[in-house]
Amino acid sequence: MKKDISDLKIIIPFSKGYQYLIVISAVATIIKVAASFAMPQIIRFTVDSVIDNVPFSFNQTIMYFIELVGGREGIRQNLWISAAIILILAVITSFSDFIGRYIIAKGTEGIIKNIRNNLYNHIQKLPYSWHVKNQTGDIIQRSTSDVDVVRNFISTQLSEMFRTIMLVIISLILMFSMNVKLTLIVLIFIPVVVLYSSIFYGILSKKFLTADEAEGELFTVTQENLTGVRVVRAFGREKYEIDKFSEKNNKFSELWVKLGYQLGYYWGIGDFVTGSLVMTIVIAGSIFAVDGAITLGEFMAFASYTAMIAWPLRSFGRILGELSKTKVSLERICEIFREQEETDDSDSLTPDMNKDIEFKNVTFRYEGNTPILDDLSFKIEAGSTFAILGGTGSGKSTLMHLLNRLYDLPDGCGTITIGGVDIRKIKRESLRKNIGMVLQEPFLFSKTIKENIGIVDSDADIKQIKEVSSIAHVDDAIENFSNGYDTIVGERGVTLSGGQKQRVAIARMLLQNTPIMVFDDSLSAVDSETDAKIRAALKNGKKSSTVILISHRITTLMQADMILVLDRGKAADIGTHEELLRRDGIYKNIYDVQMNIADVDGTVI
Ligand SMILES: Nc1ncnc2c1ncn2[C@@H]1O[C@H](COP(=O)(O)OP(=O)(O)OP(=O)(O)O)[C@@H](O)[C@H]1O
Repeated sequence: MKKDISDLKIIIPFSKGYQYLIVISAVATIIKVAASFAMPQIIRFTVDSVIDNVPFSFNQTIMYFIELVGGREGIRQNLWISAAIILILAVITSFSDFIGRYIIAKGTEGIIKNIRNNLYNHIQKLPYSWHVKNQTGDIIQRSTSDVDVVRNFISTQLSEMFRTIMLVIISLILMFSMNVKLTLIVLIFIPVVVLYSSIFYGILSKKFLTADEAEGELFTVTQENLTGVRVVRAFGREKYEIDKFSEKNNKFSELWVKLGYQLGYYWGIGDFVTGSLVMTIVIAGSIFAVDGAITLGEFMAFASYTAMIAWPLRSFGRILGELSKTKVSLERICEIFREQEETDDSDSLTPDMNKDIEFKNVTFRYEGNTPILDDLSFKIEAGSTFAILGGTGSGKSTLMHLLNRLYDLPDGCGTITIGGVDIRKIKRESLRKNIGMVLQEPFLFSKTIKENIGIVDSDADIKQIKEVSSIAHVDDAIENFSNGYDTIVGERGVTLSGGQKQRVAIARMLLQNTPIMVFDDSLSAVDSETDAKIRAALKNGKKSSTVILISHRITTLMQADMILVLDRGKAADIGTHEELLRRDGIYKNIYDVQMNIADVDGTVI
């Protein structure tokens, strides 16, 4: 959608509606800096012109107020006036600091919320092929940690950067107005301090990156171990896993100890450099003051300003380092935004799907050169049960990916039509809503079973949910759970057995009641008897739907109206069960093998 977006510019479109908050925060920062800089001027005035006798050098308005309180003598008798002005300035500083921080936090959260929402919406609309190519962990990291880096930059570093620039500009103006030579000494130190902190922070940020990567490795080891807990236990790999974790954990701790050492080194030298700046100003200022080049009050003000800019200057390198870190994170976010969303042509159709499906000369390859499907042609009659039998990797699921438009057939690679309409002309949403799919490893959400089934139809009541569960032969099992249909399915559905999960997914598809239903190896975890019952119930209950059955098990598909035998992407044969048996080809071989095994142990595989 936002194809041309690049790094820092990404913030601009998302800050719409929040820019005024950034401006208010900037104004508050200026007020804060101005008020904090005014304080040393009051001290200077008090020391030079109230306690001592240096002539006033103010404009008429200020002189009017000074005269109002009795001039130099009046203030001398009432020194609390200077104290009160300093107090007022301190209150202004604190209040503007509060407003600045609060407002920038509000603005930042608004911008970040916008980025997150848009990113999530965009990811939802990206093609399936993009999701297959990218690792889930990486996408999550970009949508959370990287967005957090940006948030931290806007809310903290950006305002600190602005504050530091303001501090330096205002202090230099005030210092120049007091003494040019002393200001030039400060000016020599500024690039030294900024350069030192930039170089050191550059070195440190590489170490931070290594520590981040080590944390990622630790995270991966933990995640893999927890996800594969059953395999770990089954193979007695606990000790190996503990050792692996311990090794990564040690590496991570050592890196942080080293970082702590280097940080201490950095801050220590930094303190020395900035301390040297203050010391130089104190020495030079004292000499100038003794020589009468500056007054005592000016000397005090100089020393204050130098101390005030020393710390922010030292942090400036860190801010620059954070800026480059933020640019990296923004680029990672932009990479996602630059991906093209799936879009439909404005004239795309929403035709009736209760029609014949036809694959004509379909040839398809993923990214490699080997065709996964090779010049396939067959027809699935509306309302019929069509089965696809084929070995592992023969392209059965790929056929369904194409039917569902998870991948589009490139031009010149054949066509897939429903009721004569090329599916590339059909609106994706309409197509997918009309094709119900149950996969071999169905995904269930961490919700109740009722919600998992009802997710396809928000109007469905419990009666309808029970009805479809009964057809899918999972009703009894659900009723046996202590909370029945309100049982919450654990993470990735671990509280249900593989077969139960498949049956819940079948119930979900039945409730969706689509004109086309696909069972992609989704009866594999169901025993043969239940498999037969489900198919019988389907045949009786859902006569109008076109059913596509994909299976390795001949008993699952032998009653289909038509069976396609797929062999390495080619149609090896097509016909009814009886026809295929008579032809004595691949189908007959598989049948013989499966039936012989069935004879041996009394069941069919
Ligand atoms: N997204 C993808 N990118 C690249 N290659 C893929 C992709 N999906 C599948 N393949 C490859 O395409 C071939 C066919 O895969 P497909 O999943 O269609 O086979 P299948 O017949 O359904 O296999 P199975 O019965 O084992 O599920 C395989 O060699 C597989 O490695």
